[in-house]
Amino acid sequence: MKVIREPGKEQWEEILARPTQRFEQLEDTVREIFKEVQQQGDRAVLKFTAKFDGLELDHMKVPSDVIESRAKDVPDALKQAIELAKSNITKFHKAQISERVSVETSPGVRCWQEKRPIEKVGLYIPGGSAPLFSTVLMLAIPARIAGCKEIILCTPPSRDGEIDPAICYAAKSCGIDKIFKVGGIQAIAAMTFGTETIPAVYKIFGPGNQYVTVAKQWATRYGIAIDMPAGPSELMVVADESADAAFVASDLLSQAEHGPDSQVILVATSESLLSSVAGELKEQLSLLPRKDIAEKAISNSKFIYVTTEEQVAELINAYGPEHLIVCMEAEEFIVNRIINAGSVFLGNYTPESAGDYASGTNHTLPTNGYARQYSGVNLDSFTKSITFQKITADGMETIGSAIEIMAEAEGLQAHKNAVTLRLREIAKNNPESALNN
Ligand SMILES: NC(=O)c1ccc[n+]([C@@H]2O[C@H](COP(=O)([O-])OP(=O)(O)OC[C@H]3O[C@@H](n4cnc5c(N)ncnc54)[C@H](O)[C@@H]3O)[C@@H](O)[C@H]2O)c1
Ligand SMILES: N[C@H](CO)Cc1c[nH]c[nH+]1
Ligand SMILES: [Zn+2]
Repeated sequence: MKVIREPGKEQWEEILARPTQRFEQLEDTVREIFKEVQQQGDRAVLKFTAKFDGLELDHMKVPSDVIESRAKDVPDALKQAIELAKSNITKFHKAQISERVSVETSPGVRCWQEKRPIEKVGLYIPGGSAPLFSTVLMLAIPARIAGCKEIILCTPPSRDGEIDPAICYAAKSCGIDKIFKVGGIQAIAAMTFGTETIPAVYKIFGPGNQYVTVAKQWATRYGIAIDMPAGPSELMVVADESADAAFVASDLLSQAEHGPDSQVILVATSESLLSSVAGELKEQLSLLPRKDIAEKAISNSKFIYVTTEEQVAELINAYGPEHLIVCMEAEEFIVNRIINAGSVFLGNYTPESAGDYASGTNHTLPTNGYARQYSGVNLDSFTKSITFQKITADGMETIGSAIEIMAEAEGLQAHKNAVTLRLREIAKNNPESALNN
């Protein structure tokens, strides 16, 4: 853990850098795997599963009876927890359903906008280092509410070549029955091109490691939409004396344990808080089962001391964290200045883990500074907005001449004609029309 005190602008590059490999460093691997999957379909997918997951599989589709029977292995307490999370995530995402927007922009000219589901979507559920069954809820629930017709799910097989029971339970509970045992770049390539077994989709969703994230970005070259780059987890905590050092350390470790390339940052306006958190971190880290992973992530991480709340806000927006926890008396001051962040957690009793699992917000969020231009997954991620318009003869009389003048000015005679013909017809049918003057 590096400590940086009162950083000058020359140190910002170091503060803002992420520990993940850059797109260009992974591009060659991704290109090669995409090419083989495009040309050889299932054969290539199985080959790369053997290479990267160490498993020689002979099929990838998980049969419905296997999903059913593995789901039964989930302990009752976990099933109940998943159902509680599902209920909150459903409530929050249903509340995002928006009414159609309809406006009469000029008399007789009605324009409106309606949402329609994306028909075919692919959900990627991470499973390399831990089977993230909570991600099934985060993606499948909004996909269902939006009304997506074909929903498929890809996730890496576990060591026994099967799918984790809790992933099966969460999928079944959300009505998803097309599950494929495939992870990494090969899963994203399969959903991009389609193979004999895995259908192609229109949009790919879900978080993953740096390979998955670059593969999703690569998929966009083939016309596939993605939710956003949602790579290795990040957390920025901004805190003052009012923060609880043990809570802050536990939050930092919660994201550090995701992977060695996770990054956690503490920005504090109190030197004494920084040293208490450092002590707590050491103590709590030593007790974690995933201590080795968290330790590596912590070594990539930073403690930053600043003196003013303005500097805190500036750092938040420059870094654009995936998750931001604010434990400061000046909470409102900070909140009003946040522009770049994926999801924000306020106060001492709002751990980031709440959003990861059960409060209701979505945990699929932009990393690596992409919070500057992307939102996290939400209901609209699964829909498209279509605009409609209906114009009456009166409406055409009102705006027709403006269209004619603009079309002529752009040198597009056929555009103008489409209006002129109608205006002539309107004038003929209505001798009173101002068009006859
Ligand atoms: N941003 C978000 O919203 C969010 C949410 C949840 C999790 N995450 C992140 O998702 C990640 C999950 O990562 P994971 O690794 O556990 O699971 P994963 O499913 O993302 O990746 C596992 C796959 O990576 C592939 N792979 C491994 N090593 C490779 C290599 N050298 N070359 C090519 N492919 C390789 C394998 O095929 C494997 O199946 C973590 O970094 C976590 O922090 C992010
Ligand atoms: N923190 C992750 C998003 O970066 C989501 C997650 C799932 N399970 C636990 N955590
Ligand atoms: Zn997490």
